[in-house]
Amino acid sequence: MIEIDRVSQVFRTSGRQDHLALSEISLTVEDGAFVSILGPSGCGKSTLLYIVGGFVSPTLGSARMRGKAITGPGPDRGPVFQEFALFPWKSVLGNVMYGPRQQGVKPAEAEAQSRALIEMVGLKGFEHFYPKELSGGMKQRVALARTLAYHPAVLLMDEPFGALDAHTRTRLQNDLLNIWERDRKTVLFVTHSVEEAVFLSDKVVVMTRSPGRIKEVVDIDLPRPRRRAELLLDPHYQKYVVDIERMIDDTGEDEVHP
Ligand SMILES: Nc1ncnc2c1ncn2[C@@H]1O[C@H](COP(=O)(O)OP(=O)(O)OP(=O)(O)O)[C@@H](O)[C@H]1O
Repeated sequence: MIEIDRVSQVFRTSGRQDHLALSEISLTVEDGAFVSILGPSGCGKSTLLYIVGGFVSPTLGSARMRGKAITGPGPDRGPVFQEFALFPWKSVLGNVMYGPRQQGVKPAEAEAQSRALIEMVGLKGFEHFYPKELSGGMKQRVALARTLAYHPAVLLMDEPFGALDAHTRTRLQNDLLNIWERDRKTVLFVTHSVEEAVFLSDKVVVMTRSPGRIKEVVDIDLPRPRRRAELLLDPHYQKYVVDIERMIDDTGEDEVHP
């Protein structure tokens, strides 16, 4: 589905030197796979997601989707980023309906689809609330429903649950997994949480410190459907978490140049 081929990214900065954020990243993401990206702060995880989203074009190398070069954003790749805030002037329903309406879906049909998605993300009854009337977790649910509403083949999720309390985060992880197990969309998911990555993913990509390189790609060979309470007691799950934590601790000296 996605091929990232020797991608390097250099940023112009206001300091003296250009900054090498990503160095020679190659990664293949198969159709329907759930792939998480983990690594120290500043290693280029978001940049990589932005490149796949088409919001940043790589300095060197290429990113392709279904064999076609990614040259800009497109409805086949749905971002669920903190920066892409909800429209504050639209209700939950209005936010979710926006994509299908833009795609030319008739209002009644767009509304029916959107209501179903709102129910799916657990917000039935909140259709006419506005973003400022929702909690952080609820806004994240709306953001997910809004992205799902235009049926992207790939979901790009940049720390979508990072700002949430532990309880809400766990609930949203479970919900995302249920939705994913139903839909099997391709997901690229950036997180700082090793447990979250192992719980959700088929593959975990561990990156090195800046400049970001791929240190290791770990196949998470745990059966699905996954149930959190069972996994937490599963020694295989625990071993993945410990091994990956060790890999991250061991990502080498900080090579960030001023
Ligand atoms: N637009 C930009 N201009 C200049 N430098 C940038 C830009 N975007 C990112 N960088 C630099 O690229 C590096 C990677 O940033 P990025 O946000 O991708 O890291 P990250 O791994 O997602 O970090 P975190 O885990 O802290 O969110 C950082 O050193 C950052 O300063």
